[in-house]
Formats: sequence, structure tokens, C-alpha cells
Amino acid sequence: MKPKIFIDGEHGTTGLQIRARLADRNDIDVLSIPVERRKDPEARADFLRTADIAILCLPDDAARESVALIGDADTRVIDASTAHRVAAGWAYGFPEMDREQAKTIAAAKLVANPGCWPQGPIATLRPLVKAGLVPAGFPITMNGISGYSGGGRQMVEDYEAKGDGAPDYLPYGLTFQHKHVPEFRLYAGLSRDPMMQPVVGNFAQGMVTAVPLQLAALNHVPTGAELHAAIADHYAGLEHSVVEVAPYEAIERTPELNPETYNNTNRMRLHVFANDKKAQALLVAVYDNLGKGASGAAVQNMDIMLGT
Ligand SMILES: NC(=O)C1=CN([C@@H]2O[C@H](COP(=O)(O)OP(=O)(O)OC[C@H]3O[C@@H](n4cnc5c(N)ncnc54)[C@H](OP(=O)(O)O)[C@@H]3O)[C@@H](O)[C@H]2O)C=CC1
Ligand SMILES: CC(=O)N[C@@H](CCC(=O)OP(=O)(O)O)C(=O)O
Repeated sequence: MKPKIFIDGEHGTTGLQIRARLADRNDIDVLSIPVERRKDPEARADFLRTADIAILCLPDDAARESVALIGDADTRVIDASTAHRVAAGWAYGFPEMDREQAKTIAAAKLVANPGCWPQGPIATLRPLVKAGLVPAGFPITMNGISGYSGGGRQMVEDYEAKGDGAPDYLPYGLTFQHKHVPEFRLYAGLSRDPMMQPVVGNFAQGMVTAVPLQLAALNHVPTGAELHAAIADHYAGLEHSVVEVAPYEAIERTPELNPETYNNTNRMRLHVFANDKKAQALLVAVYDNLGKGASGAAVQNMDIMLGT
């Protein structure tokens, strides 16, 4: 029998993208709730409890409700919301973060899909903290730009209604309490909260994250080549990986950092830039907020859980 997949929230931004990615799959049965019943807890409970894997593409409270509706059923869960990412008993759905993480996801009943923002900084920083090149207590900041689909249906509708009248570049998160800080800190291996400075741009999808490092205060100041080697080693030969590491080179600019470069793919590409004389480095990740940032990652986790 084919595994049954139910996307709770299938009519929203992330859900629609997952549906599209599963449309040609004949190794699974995708169960679909009628749009008019999408918020009816009884109908959702039926679908949730019938499915082998439920993918939750819902606001946090509704995602918690789905888990309660599943109750004691055997349904496995991939939650795309922020609700369970640092919760006990949930596997963090970033298979590339450790050699064993794909195995952990494969065996898990409950998988929390990562937030779009922290994935890039975690992808670059975690190997450096593990290698001891960046101390856990280092004051980390992250900046970046995301397409407006990162804000879900409401933001998509707002930006599309305004068209060219919408701001091209709008910083937000100005109280420094972004909902992604806890998972960023935990899975990057940091011992203090990183500071996030996100920006939303007037384009639909795609993102770039950047972590600038002022390294001069460290006892051992790592070179750019050392930082790059630690990151490249981490991803070399990693199973189930969609993360690539760009060659280390001194370039002043590159079109590869266009946030839309990997749109409609599940790719993430990491770059290290550095000036050793100044003890400065920049860790950059480019990916699609709807790909590796959300829906692509959910499908990647589903495949790992199904062993396909
Ligand atoms: N967009 C992105 O890039 C990313 C999103 N995420 C996360 O994924 C989740 C979904 O986000 P996104 O797809 O952007 O959001 P959307 O607002 O686009 O979609 C959410 C969907 O859930 C439906 N919904 C709302 N409340 C309920 C409920 N109580 N029961 C059932 N359905 C409900 C909505 O219906 P209606 O529209 O009618 O209210 C809508 O169809 C969120 O937790 C988000 O934070 C994670 C990573 C990236
Ligand atoms: C542009 C924009 O507003 N982006 C969203 C992130 C969306 C995301 O990753 O969502 P979850 O963590 O909820 O899954 C934000 O910064 O809140």
C-alpha cells in the first residue's frame, strides 16, 4: 500500500508548494481536504488520523491543535510552523546539520521543519562552532533579504496589491525578538542569542543570509581558507544533502548572491568570503525560502522518513 500523505493547510503558501512538488509522485497517495472544510477540526482530525505522514502548513496555534487532534494515532508529523522547533521529542528537520541527522529524521515520529531564516546561518556556523573556529559565545549577527512569500498568504496579497508601489527593501524584526532566534541559537551551537536583522524585498521568493564575523578579538584568528575548509569538510560526501559549498575565492562581487538564483529548487549554496589581513569574514547562504526554506525541505524530510 502506498503511504498516505495529508497536508494540513494545503491551500496556503507552503501547502500549495508542497502539493505542486508532490503532483507527479505515484509512490504516495496525497489525501486532500475540501477547501471549505479546511478549518473544520472534525474533518481535519479524520484526515490527520488516517494519514501515515501529516505535513502541517499552518499558523503555530493550528499546528499545535493538529498534533492534539492526532492524539494517539500512529500518524507521523512534519510541522512547517515554528511551534515545535526547539520542543523536546521533536527532531529538527535539517538533515545536513550532522552526519547522523538524516538517520534521526528517518526514525522520528515528530519532525519540525526549520524556519527559513535560520537555515543559512546554521548551515555555515554550526560546522565552525563544532570545529572550535568560532566560539559558542561569539557575538553573532545575521542579516539577509527574503522574498515576500516568506510572510505567507497575507503578505503575498499585500505586496501583490501594491505592485511597484510596495517597498523594494524593508528591514523588520526591530525589537530583536524574531521567532527564529531560539532555533538559530540552539542548532548553530551558540551560547547567547544571535542578533537577526531581516529584510523583506519586493520580489516573490528567494533569499540570502549573511553572517559577518569580526575575528580580531579571538586568540586564534581563523583564516578564510580555514573557515571554508571546515564548512566544505562538513558537507563532503554527506548523504541526503542538498547543500553545496562554493569554491573559496577572493572576489569583489558575484551575481551568484542574487536571492532568486535557486528559486523553485531545493538547493542551498554556501559561500565564505574573507580578508585575512583585516581578520574579517562573511558567511553567506543562498536558497529559496519556499524551497529549502520551507516546502522543499518538508518534501526532503518526507522522503527521508519514507526511506525513498
Ligand atoms: N512562507 C514561507 O516561506 C514559510 C512558512 N513557514 C511556516 O509554514 C506555516 C504556513 O505558512 P504559510 O504557508 O506561509 O501561511 P499561509 O497563511 O499562506 O497558509 C496557512 C494556511 O493555513 C490555513 N489555516 C489557518 N488557520 C487554520 C486552522 N485553524 N485550521 C486549518 N487551516 C488553517 C490558512 O487558511 P486561510 O488563508 O483561509 O486563513 C492557509 O490556507 C507557518 O507556520 C509559517 O510560519 C515556514 C517556513 C517558510
Ligand atoms: C518575509 C517574512 O516575513 N518572513 C517570515 C519568516 C517565515 C518563516 O520562516 O516562517 P516560520 O518560521 O513561521 O516557519 C518572518 O520573518 O517572520
